[in-house]
Amino acid sequence: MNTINPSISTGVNMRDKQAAEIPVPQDKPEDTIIEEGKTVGKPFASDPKFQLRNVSVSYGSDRAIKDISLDIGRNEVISFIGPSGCGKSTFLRCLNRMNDSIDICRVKGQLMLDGEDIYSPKRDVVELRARVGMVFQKPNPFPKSIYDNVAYGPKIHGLANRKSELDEIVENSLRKAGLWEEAKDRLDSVATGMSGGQQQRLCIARAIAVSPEVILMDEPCSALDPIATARVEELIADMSKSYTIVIVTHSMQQAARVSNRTAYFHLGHLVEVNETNKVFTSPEHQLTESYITGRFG
Ligand SMILES: Nc1ncnc2c1ncn2[C@@H]1O[C@H](COP(=O)(O)OP(=O)(O)OP(=O)(O)O)[C@@H](O)[C@H]1O
Repeated sequence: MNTINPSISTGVNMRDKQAAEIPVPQDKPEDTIIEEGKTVGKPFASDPKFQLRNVSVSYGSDRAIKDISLDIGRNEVISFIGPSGCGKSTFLRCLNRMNDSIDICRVKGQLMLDGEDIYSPKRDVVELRARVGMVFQKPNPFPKSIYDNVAYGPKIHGLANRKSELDEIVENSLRKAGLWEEAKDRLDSVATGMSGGQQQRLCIARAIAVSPEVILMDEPCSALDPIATARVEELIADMSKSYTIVIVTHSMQQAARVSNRTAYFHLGHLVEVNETNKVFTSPEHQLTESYITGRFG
C-alpha cells in the first residue's frame, strides 16, 4: 500500500511551470495518494517482450503519463484498466509509436522491445508497426474488398512473391481471425458491407497478416454486441499462444476473462499490476479496490 505523499506532484508541477512559463493545471486531490513512479504488485516479468522504464508522456504542458515502469511478458495477455482519461490509450500507443503523429505529444523514458529502443532515431517505424500491430475501438476496414484488406499489408511489406502465396496468407489470417467460413465465398465483396463484429475480426486478420509479434487492442469490443464480443474474446485466447497481447478495456469482466495480468491506471499513474485474479479478488492498493468495487470510474 502506498503512503500519502502530497509534496511530490506539486513539486513537479512547480518545476514545469517555471521551465515552460505556461500555467499548468494542478493535479487532482487523488493524485496525492499515489507516489510517483511507485507501482504496487508485480510490474516486472521474467521474460519481457517490452521493458518500459520511467515513461512519461505529455500533451503540451499536460502530463498524461507520469513516470511509469512496466514489463510486458512474452506471449502474455495484459489488460490496462482505469477511469476514463487516466492514460491507458496514451500508454498503449507509445508501444508502436502511434503518438508520433500528434505534434504536441512528447514521450520520455526508456521503451525497449526485445532489448531495442522503440524510440531510437534509427528505428524503422513502418517495420515497428508491422511487428506491433494495432486493433482500434471502432472497426476501420479499408473501403476495399475483404481480400484486399487482408492482402494489403503483406503486399507492401513484400511478404508474398506470388499470387498463390498471397492467397495462402489471406486464408490463414482469416482462419486465425475466425472469419474464414463466413468470408470465403465473398472475398471480393466490399468489407464495409460486413457486420460490425465481422469487420472487427477482419481488422484482426489484417493485423495478423503481416506476422506481428504483438497485438495492441484499444477497446476492441466497445462497438460490438455481446455475441460478437464473445467471438473476439475467444480469438484473444487462441491468439495468446502465438502473440503478446495488450488490451485496453473498460470492462472489468472482459479483463478478468482474457488477461493473465491486469494493470490499473489512475490519473496518469500506474497504481497496481498483478495477476488478474489477484487484482479482482484482493487488490493491494486502495485506489484499485475503489475502482473495482465501483466507487468511481
Ligand atoms: N491528442 C491529444 N491531445 C491532447 N490531449 C490528449 C490527447 N489524447 C489524450 N489526451 C489527454 O491525455 C489524457 C489521457 O487520455 P487517454 O485517452 O490516454 O486516456 P484513457 O484512459 O485511454 O481514456 P478513455 O478510457 O476515456 O479512452 C486525458 O487527459 C486526455 O484528455
